[in-house]
Amino acid sequence: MLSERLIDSLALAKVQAAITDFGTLNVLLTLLAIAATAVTADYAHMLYLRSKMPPGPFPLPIIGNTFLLPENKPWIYFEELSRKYNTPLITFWIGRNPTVWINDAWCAHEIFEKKAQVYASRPRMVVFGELGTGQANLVTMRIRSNEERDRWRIHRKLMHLGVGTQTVRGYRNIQNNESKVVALDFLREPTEYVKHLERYATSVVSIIAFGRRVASFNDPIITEVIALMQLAADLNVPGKSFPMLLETFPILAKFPRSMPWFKGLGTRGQKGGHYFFHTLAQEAVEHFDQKPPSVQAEMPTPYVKTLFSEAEKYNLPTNELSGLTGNLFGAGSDTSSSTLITFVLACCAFPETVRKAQAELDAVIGASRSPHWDDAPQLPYMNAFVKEVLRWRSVAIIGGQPHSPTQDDMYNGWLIPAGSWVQGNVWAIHHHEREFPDPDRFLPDRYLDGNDHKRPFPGDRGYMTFGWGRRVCSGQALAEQGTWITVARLVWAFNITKARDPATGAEIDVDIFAYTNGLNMRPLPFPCDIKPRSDEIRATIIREGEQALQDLGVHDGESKYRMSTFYQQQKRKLDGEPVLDENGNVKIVKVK
Ligand code: HEM
Repeated sequence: MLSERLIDSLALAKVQAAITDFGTLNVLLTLLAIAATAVTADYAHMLYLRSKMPPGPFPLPIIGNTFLLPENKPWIYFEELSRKYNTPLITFWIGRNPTVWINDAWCAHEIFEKKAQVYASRPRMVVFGELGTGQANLVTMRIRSNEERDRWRIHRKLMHLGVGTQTVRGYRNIQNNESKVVALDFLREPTEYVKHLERYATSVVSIIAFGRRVASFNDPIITEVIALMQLAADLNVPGKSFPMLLETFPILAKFPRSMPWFKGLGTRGQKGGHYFFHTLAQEAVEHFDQKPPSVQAEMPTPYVKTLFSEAEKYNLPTNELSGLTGNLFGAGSDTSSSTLITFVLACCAFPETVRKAQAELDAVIGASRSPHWDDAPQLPYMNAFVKEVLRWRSVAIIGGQPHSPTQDDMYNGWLIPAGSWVQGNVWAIHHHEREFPDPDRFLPDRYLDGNDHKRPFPGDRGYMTFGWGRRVCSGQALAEQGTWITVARLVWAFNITKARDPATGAEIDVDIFAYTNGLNMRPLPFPCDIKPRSDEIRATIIREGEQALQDLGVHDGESKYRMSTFYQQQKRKLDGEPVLDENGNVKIVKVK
């Protein structure tokens, strides 16, 4: 140590002496010349890449096109650029980073699906990846070597064990019962519809992952996890704000956290080796093991228990285990509840489609029971309705995380360099007049076979809401299954309409464009009227809802951990925690 310091001091002294000999002005001029050469070389490289890559606005040195970014919803701007350049994909320079935006379904299919192997990686992401969970979490995992590819495959496989297409059929009872409870909650407290939907989505993934039901919308796990996800989603939207500087100059991430460019990052990357979801998982396994065998037999084995039993085989360290379990909450609760809030908005704005769906439900189901998945083959309009909910205002509006090619790739003669950010602009894809004429209109007919409004679309689902290729959403089957049952049940049960002004009785209009700005978007708060469709339906909602509460009782339980205090208890110094304000926006508050 001492010898190192001595050498450092000698070196410093030599540099000082050299500066004195050479003259301060000369040193400054030399430094300036070196900097100018570096910037020129870097800019020449940018322009060279620009000449090969898909078209886009002309970048400036260092800052690229960042100054052109709008304050809000850049996906709309990228859609406009695609129209302006008349190309399915464009290049937009965020600082020195060329990002490719795919604005067309067929192009997305060609690139992400047909070349899935090449586009299976994520790019280097400083804010969301390296300052977050990085290589320990499937969502941000990069593939730069065979070892990384093997590790990523193990994580996909382990997610599949929990929420794969076959496995999720075993969760139907949970989703069915929880959605019956949503109907009961809508009946009893209709103005709190957002909170009921958040409770539903969080409870489903909590039961699956931890075997614990979330019984109240005041359970902190809901507000904390959803707030955290919304913060993460906000950070992930390309913008001019400080944290995005880190993507251009990753070296800035090495500076102390007090530097201004960390503003707005909350406590990302400062967890000091303590993992909330891992602790929650250990607690859940203990709780499950303490239950009598007769109760255990009534529950699906909590996913965390499966993971712990696989941990040794796959050499799973604490942080990876934490990531895998946390993903169910992180990736599954805000997305699923936001989709259902969009459904409520669609009901208010397009009542004629709800009436059609209700006519079909009345003919097939009647009022003495609510719909079930087994009814789906007899409910073509309802099936189309749910698909349109997923298309109309897709929650993951820029397709979640960017993909990245593991080698240089060519599309239509344009270069997409290895390692670049390639993002599917789901907004533009689902707004293309060619596939979805009059795209802002909520129109289930688009998904009805033989209907005039139906257009060709790549793939068999008719939407790209869950991403693509090897990185397609791991929870897609669970989310589609849950969205179907909840939407079908609520359409069957209620008239969900625009609220009326209590003074004048006039309808209060809803704005179908009033959405949040995060990468997971949801409607801004709006009032609506929720009333059961008949007395008989009301009685069925109550009967089924109360039975569901009884059946779900086996999952009741308390956790002694709270995310907002967890890291405090681990004696880490944190600046604050993200919470939602009254408008549903994320703000950071001091933890007492
Ligand atoms: C409506 C609900 C949901 C939507 C719209 C949605 C959408 C997405 C999208 C667009 C991606 C990125 C795909 C890509 O990169 O191409 C993604 C990834 C992911 N989702 Fe979902 N998701 C939903 C629900 C869920 C649920 C319920 C879970 C878990 C139970 C989940 C777990 C994941 C995971 C683990 C990934 C990362 C996959 C990877 O990087 O390999 N999602 N999701």
